[in-house]
Amino acid sequence: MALAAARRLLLHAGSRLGRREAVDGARRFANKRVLVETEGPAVMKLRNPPVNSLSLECLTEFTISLEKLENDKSIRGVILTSECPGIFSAGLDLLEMYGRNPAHYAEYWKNVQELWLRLYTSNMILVSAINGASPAGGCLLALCCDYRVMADNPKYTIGLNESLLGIVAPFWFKDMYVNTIGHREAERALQLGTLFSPAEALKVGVVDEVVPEDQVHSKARSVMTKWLAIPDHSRQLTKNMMRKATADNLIKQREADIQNFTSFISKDSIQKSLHMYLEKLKQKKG
Ligand SMILES: CCCCCCCCCCCCC/C=C/C(=O)SCCNC(=O)CCNC(=O)[C@H](O)C(C)(C)COP(=O)(O)OP(=O)(O)OC[C@H]1O[C@@H](n2cnc3c(N)ncnc32)[C@H](O)[C@@H]1OP(=O)(O)O
Repeated sequence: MALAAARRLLLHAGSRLGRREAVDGARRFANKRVLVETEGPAVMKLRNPPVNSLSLECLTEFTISLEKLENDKSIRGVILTSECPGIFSAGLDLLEMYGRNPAHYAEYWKNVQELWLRLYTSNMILVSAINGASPAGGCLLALCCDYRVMADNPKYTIGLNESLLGIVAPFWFKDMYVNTIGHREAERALQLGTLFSPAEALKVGVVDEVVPEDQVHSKARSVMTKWLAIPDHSRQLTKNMMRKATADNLIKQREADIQNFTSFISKDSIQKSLHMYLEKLKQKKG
């Protein structure tokens, strides 16, 4: 209930802000964690420092921004990128999955599902400009896009690394991975929790193109121009044909998936694994 109210408030605030900036001629709208520019090809920038983790608030703002763009018939495509230097997204927020209660886990997972379904089945053309590290849920965001351009920086890695955290990628993460890189590569990468360098990601098909870091945005724009030249109705029907079965697979068992997540993440052994992983992240600094 509280979240629904927050969502209504954010939507309202978002549209007020959008109107005000449009009057200023700025053609953009923003909430705290997501900035959307609609001048030229629309660009959605995640800005949830330090690492663009997908907290509940961030997921909510992301979903609302996407909804606003979907409702604007003049917007046919969106470039998804990050404002945090060196990080595309660190994925799901570990602090939403650690040390909370089952009701919180259920609420969080519902919102993860919601964002995924919206992104994966969007009628808009989605191009990701991957300008930093993109593990797990970060990779998931990129995989939802129709085309992925990644910056050529060996420090940036991408992949579904859940198994390294002692957790398991849910079936719909797995399905999308299989759809993108094929069964054998997905099976190996999921078990090993592989984080691919840009060159490896290109080779295996996790990304479509790797370009010098200073060209990642211009390349994403030129890709968008090419895709915008395709008639919307035929491209959308084709996209739907390719993705519907995967999305439907989750839609028909959303509640069960929430229950599975909640009971899995609540287990002592899983909480212990997450604790150890968080400690490892802390120690890396020291
Ligand atoms: C029968 C089977 C049943 C199965 C049922 C299945 C049910 C489903 C199971 C659960 C599925 C969950 C799916 C999970 C998906 C995810 O996305 S999990 C998140 C995975 N993410 C990561 O592993 C990334 C971890 N982070 C990093 O590797 C690095 O932080 C970085 C992104 C490469 C950036 O490095 P750097 O710039 O050096 O920054 P840091 O110093 O490491 O980090 C800064 C602070 O940010 C904190 N942080 C980092 N990542 C996260 C995160 N994902 N969530 C929350 N917080 C994060 C980090 O701890 C630092 O914090 P401080 O120390 O407080 O500053």
